[in-house]
Amino acid sequence: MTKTIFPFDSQISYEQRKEAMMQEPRLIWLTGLSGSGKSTLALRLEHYFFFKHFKVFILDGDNMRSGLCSDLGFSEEDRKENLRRVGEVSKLMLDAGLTVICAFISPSGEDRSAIKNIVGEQRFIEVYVNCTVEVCEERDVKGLYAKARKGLIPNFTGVSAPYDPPALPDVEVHTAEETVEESMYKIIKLVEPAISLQTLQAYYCI
Ligand SMILES: Nc1ncnc2c1ncn2[C@@H]1O[C@H](COP(=O)(O)OS(=O)(=O)O)[C@@H](OP(=O)(O)O)[C@H]1O
Ligand SMILES: Nc1ncnc2c1ncn2[C@@H]1O[C@H](COP(=O)(O)OP(=O)(O)O)[C@@H](O)[C@H]1O
Repeated sequence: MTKTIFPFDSQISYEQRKEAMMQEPRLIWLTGLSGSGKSTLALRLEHYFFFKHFKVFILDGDNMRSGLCSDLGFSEEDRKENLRRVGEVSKLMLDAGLTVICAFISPSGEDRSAIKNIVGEQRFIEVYVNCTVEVCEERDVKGLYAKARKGLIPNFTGVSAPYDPPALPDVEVHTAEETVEESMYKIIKLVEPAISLQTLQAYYCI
């Protein structure tokens, strides 16, 4: 095949970018059922890191699917393509030096591994937002479970489509048993090992 694509390297090295941004770029990947707590944790983590002077940005399922991925649905192939695009966008953001927080159901272990390969294993932090489908359904934050049970939403994760839990996540939070701050603490600890739960609770004046 004739070569027609010629990617170029920037004159600014990755090391120079990290130094300028004063941080180690990382992707915090939140995976879990709808209603498990991904968006809540992503927003609270972004707020925490932003005011700690991290250069941080969120990518979230509903937002990506309103723009870059608006042509995709929820079949296995469409979810794979959705997550491939998110992986590639995350890679660019990491290469630019950002801390990226992603909140996607990402139900397939194979698709999550593919993202880890795209961005590089050492930059990928997998967070399993663990919550039973019963509790998620009781929460029914967006009223989607009720619609899915009535058969109005096909391929709904946890109801009519599978969720394959991570076997070895970097951290697992149990949102039915923990407060939001307790779950946040477990995640922040991977980035800031010196943080204590008391410090975090004091930060929120709890
Ligand atoms: N069939 C079906 N299954 C699951 N979720 C559905 C579905 N249809 C729409 N929604 C809404 O889409 C949000 C999940 O999009 P994601 O991009 O995170 O999904 S995936 O990672 O590609 O599986 C999800 O957001 P969260 O509730 O925040 O998880 C829903 O609002
Ligand atoms: N420890 C926790 N972490 C995150 N969310 C929690 C926690 N405990 C209770 N919740 C509640 O669970 C719900 C999760 O909803 P949401 O964040 O929209 O889920 P998702 O983005 O996974 O669909 C929110 O109402 C949130 O307040």
